[in-house]
Amino acid sequence: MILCIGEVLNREQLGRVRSALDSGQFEDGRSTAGWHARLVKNNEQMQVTDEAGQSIRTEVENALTGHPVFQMAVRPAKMTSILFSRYRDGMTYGNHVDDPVMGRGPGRLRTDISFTLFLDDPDSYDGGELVTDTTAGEQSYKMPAGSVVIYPSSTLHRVEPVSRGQRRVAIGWIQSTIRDPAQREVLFDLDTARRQLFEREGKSTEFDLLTKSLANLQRFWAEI
Ligand SMILES: O=C(O)CCC(=O)C(=O)O
Ligand SMILES: [Fe+2]
Repeated sequence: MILCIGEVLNREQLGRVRSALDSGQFEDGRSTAGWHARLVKNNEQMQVTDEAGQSIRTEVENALTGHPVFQMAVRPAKMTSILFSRYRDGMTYGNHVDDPVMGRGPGRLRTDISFTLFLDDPDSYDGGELVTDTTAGEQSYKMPAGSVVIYPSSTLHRVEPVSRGQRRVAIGWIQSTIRDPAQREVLFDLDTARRQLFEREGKSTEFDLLTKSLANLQRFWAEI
């Protein structure tokens, strides 16, 4: 399941994030790529060394992990630190698959889900689509600022060259308590249906049964 969620960051939050990025220091993105991804990676990443960088990292992490649809779709066990990437002057990231395991020590995790949170208005730059290559064909994503795309980390994907302006995104990876994407989708659908039922009828008997089934499926499947 590939999911787009709108308005994860509001205008004020986007303003704060962009102004910290405007004055941030960026380095060559190849420093955080695996050996084969390095061959096709050409972007820049912000060095989060000061208070301003830390503060927007926390702000984005809280906005994402606090978002109810993100929680339902992702069911996070662990998440990497947010990275802020920038693409300009023809920068691109060719086809690759993300590393299956990232981080060290207690922060080490299996990457089940990757996400891209768009930070610049799509009209302000040309190119820069995130393209996923699935069995159903290629899908291209260029979302409004503040929206996030989440996709299974098992997906081959790329970022098209940016030929005008700059494309800045917050990216990261998640280990889910539900490892299998198909099982995550079942839980997402059940949870969505249960919430819609609640909106219509309140805490009905049917709502209670759906809630019970949702909880019990998680007892079968959840890794913690
Ligand atoms: O910038 C993006 O949308 C995704 C970048 C990416 O694929 C990566 O950093 O691994
Ligand atoms: Fe990637």
